[in-house]
Amino acid sequence: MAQPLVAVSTDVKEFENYRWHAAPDQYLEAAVSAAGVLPVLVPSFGERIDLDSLLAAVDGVMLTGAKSNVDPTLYGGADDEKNGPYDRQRDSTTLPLIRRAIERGVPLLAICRGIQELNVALGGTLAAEIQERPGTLDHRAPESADQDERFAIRQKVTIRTGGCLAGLFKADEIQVNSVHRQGIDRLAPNLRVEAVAPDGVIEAVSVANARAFAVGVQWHPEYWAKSDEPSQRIFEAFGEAVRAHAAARMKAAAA
Ligand SMILES: N[C@@H](CCC(=O)NCCCC(=O)O)C(=O)O
Repeated sequence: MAQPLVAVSTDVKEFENYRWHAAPDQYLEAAVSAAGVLPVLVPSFGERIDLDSLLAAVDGVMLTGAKSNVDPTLYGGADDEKNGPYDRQRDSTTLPLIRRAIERGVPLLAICRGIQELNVALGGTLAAEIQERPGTLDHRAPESADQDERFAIRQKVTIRTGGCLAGLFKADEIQVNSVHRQGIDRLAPNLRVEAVAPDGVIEAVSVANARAFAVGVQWHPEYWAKSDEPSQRIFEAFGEAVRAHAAARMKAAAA
């Protein structure tokens, strides 16, 4: 099979006197090396994107992490700059993209900011600065200029027995990295919890009754996808779903 295409979200950033629609290399590298797919960046052009044309041309969607937070006004929150930075162009692209991909049965892997977008897109809410809540662990990265240190695997998560992730790992507890200060507050109606942290923070979800792989993780499997087995398994499972979607699409086209 030719290398199937996966649409990847982009962050809008200004630097070197330009405005960029960009995605970090770690996600793209994991897509190619661990999932065996070709990532295709989707500019954050919001409603100017014909989602059906895009989703007819790809066999998966991957939402990356980002320092920016989802605009709180999208889930009934206050437009408070203290919980920024925001990336409203990305929000205007990813939230409708998520809903349409799920409707069309296009496999979806949502990472960190991506799981938060997934929850908001389907009607849930987010909590800001969760480390300030009594009893909540600090889920932020350690202060460091070294990305390997920031994305170090250091937190236990418990996998839901019988869930869609349970079959991926050889244990019901895995170790993950953690680089976030927001978290799922009210879970969207059509999402199922697939993993939780020791403090109860939701660490993974799946879309109930999804037509294809539709998973969000709060941690970063892309970062150690070449060396950490649970990370590898998530990308392998996503790649398998993408290839199954591609085969079905080609069969339908040939019919
Ligand atoms: N901004 C959200 C989502 C966190 C996220 O996607 N982190 C990715 C890496 C960001 C970094 O390098 O600091 C939140 O903080 O919850």
